[in-house]
This record gives sequence, C-alpha cells and structure tokens, in this order.
Amino acid sequence: MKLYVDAGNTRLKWCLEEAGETVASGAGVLDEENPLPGIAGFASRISRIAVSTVASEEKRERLLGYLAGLSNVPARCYWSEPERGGLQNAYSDYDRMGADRWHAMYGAWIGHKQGFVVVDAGSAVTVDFVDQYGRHLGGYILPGLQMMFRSLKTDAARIGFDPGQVLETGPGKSTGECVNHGVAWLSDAMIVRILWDAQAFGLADVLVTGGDADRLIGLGLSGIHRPDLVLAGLRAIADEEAS
Ligand SMILES: Nc1ncnc2c1ncn2[C@@H]1O[C@H](COP(=O)(O)OP(=O)(O)O)[C@@H](O)[C@H]1O
Ligand SMILES: CC(C)(COP(=O)(O)O)[C@@H](O)C(=O)NCCC(=O)O
Ligand SMILES: [K+]
Repeated sequence: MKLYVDAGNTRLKWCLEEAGETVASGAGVLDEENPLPGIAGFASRISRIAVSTVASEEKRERLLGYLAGLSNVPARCYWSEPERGGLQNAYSDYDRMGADRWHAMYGAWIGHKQGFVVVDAGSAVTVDFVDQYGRHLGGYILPGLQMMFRSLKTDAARIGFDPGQVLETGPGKSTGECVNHGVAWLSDAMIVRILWDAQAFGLADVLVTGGDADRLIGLGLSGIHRPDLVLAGLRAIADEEAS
C-alpha cells in the first residue's frame, strides 16, 4: 500500500492506494499527536510514503518523526520542479513555489491538456494558469477565507462579528453583514476575474480544490471540483520516480 500525504497550513490530507485504487483516506491536523487519524490499522502494509508539504520545517520534521514511528518505510518529500512531462514552471526560482501548487498543477495536467486554471482555496487561495502547451503562465496568491476573517478580527478594534459561510453578496446593514457579505463579494469579484482570465488566455477548464472549494463553487465558480488534486499529482510523480 502506498501512502500519500498533503500537509497544508491548516489540515493534513492523506490517502492510501493499492493497485491504483484508493483504499482509505482521511484528514487531520499537523499539530495534533496523531496527524493521520485512521491510519494505524494499515501501518504494517505500507510500502511507500510520499509527502507534499508547505508547512514550516519544524512541522515537517515533526511529521517525518510521526511517520518514522508509524512505518519502517522512509517517507520522501516531493518539491516543486522546473519541468515535468511537458508541464513547465513559470518560476525561475522554481523551488520557491509551494509544493502543493506544483503537485496540483501536475495532477491537472495529466487529464486536462487543453489548458486549465487551478484554484486552490486553502489557508491561502492560489490561482495558477497553464496553457495547452503545458506552459505555466504564472499565478496569484491571495488570503484565504479564515485568514481574512482573522485579520479583520485582530487588526481592527471595533469590527465585532461571527464569521459565517455566507454566500450573500448584497450590501450589508450591520457589522456582521458587512464583513460576511463583504468577503463573499470579494470572492465573487475574484471568481468573475478568474473566469474572464481563463477565457482571455484560452484555457478550457477550471479545476477547484482546497477546503473552501465548495464555497467558491456556491458563489458561481463553474469548474470541476477535484478535492484530491494535490494528492493526484503527488501520486503520479512518485509513480514516475519509482518506474
Ligand atoms: N474540517 C475543516 N477544518 C478546517 N478547515 C476547514 C474544514 N473544512 C473546510 N475548511 C475550510 O478549509 C480551509 C482550509 O483548506 P485546506 O485546503 O485544508 O487548507 P490547507 O491546504 O492550507 O491546509 C479553511 O480556511 C476552512 O475555511
Ligand atoms: C501559497 C501557499 C501558502 C498555499 O498553501 P495553503 O494555503 O494551501 O496551505 C503555499 O503554496 C506556499 O507556501 N507557497 C510558497 C510561496 C509560493 O508558492 O510562491
Ligand atoms: K493546499
């Protein structure tokens, strides 16, 4: 069985694969004692461990320590690359790109050769454009939903509100509405712009991943929901490296 781990800034996602099929999957939190709840029963059958992470070095080392205690198989971390299988990274400092972005793009590239946008709505939101020739045209990094709520709460003394999963974008008539509608309104504007840019660059597909993907889709981001996109790219790369 092969274990794939996507450790983001908020949550860790994992899946176990055998003969090309996902046999188990789950999510956890890196800071917790067991960051992969549900994995223990499978530990003795693990034959490969591949990790994609954007967490701090300290957290990554703690994760590797946990994995070393779980299985004798050494865990290997996979990072951003300049090129793979015709997909070309736009960064000249390619190793500065978050591994999750590269793995998500590669996961998309495998099945979407007509050009695509990857929108990863995680702790931060990332948007990456790839054309039909596999050229990464570049991307954007924006604050994520919880990050925006947190900064409004902590950096302004008189903005009191309960953050909500609000899809209402009309002008607010209370602090809570102004914040919740405001954040939805901002996301709505981003969505319009993503769809506009996808068309302007001639990209056929929009792939949406990350914990807040449903929210963006609910706000009108018409795209393909691929919750597993980072893991799919990581899996393909680890397979290629092993063959
Ligand atoms: N069970 C959950 N725990 C934490 N955040 C969640 C959960 N479900 C959805 N979310 C949303 O997902 C976002 C984090 O997405 P995720 O893709 O897991 O992030 P990352 O890859 O940065 O760890 C949070 O901002 C939050 O709004
Ligand atoms: C932009 C990110 C924080 C997104 O990670 P996430 O919010 O999904 O945990 C991550 O991809 C990252 O740390 N990137 C490094 C900078 C870069 O990609 O240019
Ligand atoms: K992510």
